[in-house]
Amino acid sequence: MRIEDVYIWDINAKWLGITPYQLMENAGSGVARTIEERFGKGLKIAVFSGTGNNGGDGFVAARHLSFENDVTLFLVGDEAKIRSEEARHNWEILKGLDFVKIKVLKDSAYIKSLDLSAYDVIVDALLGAGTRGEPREPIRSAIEKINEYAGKAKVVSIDLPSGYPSGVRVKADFAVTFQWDKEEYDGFERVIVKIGYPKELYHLVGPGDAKFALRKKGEHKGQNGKLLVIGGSGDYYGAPYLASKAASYLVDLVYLAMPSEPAMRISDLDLILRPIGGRNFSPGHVHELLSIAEKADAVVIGPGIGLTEETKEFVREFVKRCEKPMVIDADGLKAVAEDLSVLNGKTFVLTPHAGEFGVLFGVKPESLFIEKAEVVGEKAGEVGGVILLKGAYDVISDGKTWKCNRTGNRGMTTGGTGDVLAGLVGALLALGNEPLRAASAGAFLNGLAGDMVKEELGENFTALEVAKKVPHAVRWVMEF
Ligand SMILES: NC(=O)C1=CN([C@@H]2O[C@H](COP(=O)(O)OP(=O)(O)OC[C@H]3O[C@@H](n4cnc5c(N)ncnc54)[C@H](O)[C@@H]3O)[C@@H](O)[C@H]2O)[C@@H](O)CC1
Ligand SMILES: [K+]
Repeated sequence: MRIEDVYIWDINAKWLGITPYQLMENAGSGVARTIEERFGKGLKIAVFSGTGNNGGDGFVAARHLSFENDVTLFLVGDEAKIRSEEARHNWEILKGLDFVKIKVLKDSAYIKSLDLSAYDVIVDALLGAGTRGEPREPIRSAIEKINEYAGKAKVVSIDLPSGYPSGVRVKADFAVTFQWDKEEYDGFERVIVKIGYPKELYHLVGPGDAKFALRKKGEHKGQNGKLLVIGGSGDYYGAPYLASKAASYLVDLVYLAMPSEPAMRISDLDLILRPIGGRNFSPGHVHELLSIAEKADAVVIGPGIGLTEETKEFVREFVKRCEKPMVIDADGLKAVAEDLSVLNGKTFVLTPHAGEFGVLFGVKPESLFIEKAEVVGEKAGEVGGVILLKGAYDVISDGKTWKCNRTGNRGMTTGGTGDVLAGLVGALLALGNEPLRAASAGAFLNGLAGDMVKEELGENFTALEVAKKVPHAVRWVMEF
């Protein structure tokens, strides 16, 4: 488990209706329970809280411990800085209790003069996952004060030893950390308590995935992704246009490469058109397209590209030689289905619906959800990339783990929503996301945009309307 997963699962838990209050209550009570199990009851306990949510866990732990122990809560910092609703709520409760003694410590000199020799247990809730840089005063003095008693009193840190990962940190007997051990944590002993995250979080795609995938990287033009979309043939230009349009809301630049005939139908100032000679792509175009791909961060290939032999050959040759992360969609899937070895060593997302999945792998995904997840995972492992199987529930796998996206509605069976999806996944790859994350977040945003259109128009809408809702879906996610 990485810290970024915790961030994502937290948001997804909120989406499932699990409140920060519940999590904090479970965290604090888990700490209290662990202390009583290890050290017994009837103890004299000092809890040192900071003003963030780590401190909030300390407030809850103090309340639980006060039932059968003698507890003093030291708030290190200014009461006015307790900002989160849940930490403030628990602070107000503590202030109303007679059996918890409260001391507010703002002055470093005073902290240095404290005598803690009467305490059996010191709980360290000064700083947790929100720590930025070396501890500053007055927290720093509190850490040094606690360390004077290391080895004399039992020192239990909440989530991590305050100050970690800097060298100025609490010397804890152990830390009580929550639900999962985090890969980044190292060099201190950990006891893990569950705080009520449901198992669904392993598989559910939610706003957390999208929010994480959409975080901005740079303020300068071109730093937030450049995508190349390759598609279109004959008179067919709608599909690559939809993919490009949807992507243009997420990345700084979209190059749309299309045979010149269909390209003439498009006049959209948000896209950079790259017309290619002829009515459809053929192997002679590979070199030219690879050099455009050089300028992009990711590529979408396939929407509306057609199924003539020379085009299929073009797709395979391009995929084989392209070093950028790719989304392979629609007719592009049928082209690579004839020789899956072109995918070897590539970074890619395949976005088949059930029929295309059958063409690719010679098997129809089972209708039972869990079997579907299994077969998608198996095939993703075989091809060495990510597969996003579109359906009422989208199933996404990289061969190691699988995810399920539930946004979207029946109205999205209308033609072109798959192209919008391919564009979004491509854009999220161009933003630097891992393929599994890009595919998950893209599926979520596409479905959410579709749900927003349905809210307005009912179930009869078009894919262009879904594409144009993308910025609204993004705003909803970022504000969630
Ligand atoms: N789902 C979650 O996110 C949960 C979080 N929980 C707790 O919440 C903690 C994270 O809470 P927060 O994000 O509020 O962060 P913290 O409580 O770790 O710290 C944030 C506060 O510390 C200050 N600060 C940051 N770096 C500092 C430094 N170097 N010196 C002095 N002050 C500094 C900040 O200004 C801020 O006021 C976790 O460690 C965990 O204990 C638990 O309640 C369980 C659930
Ligand atoms: K801590």
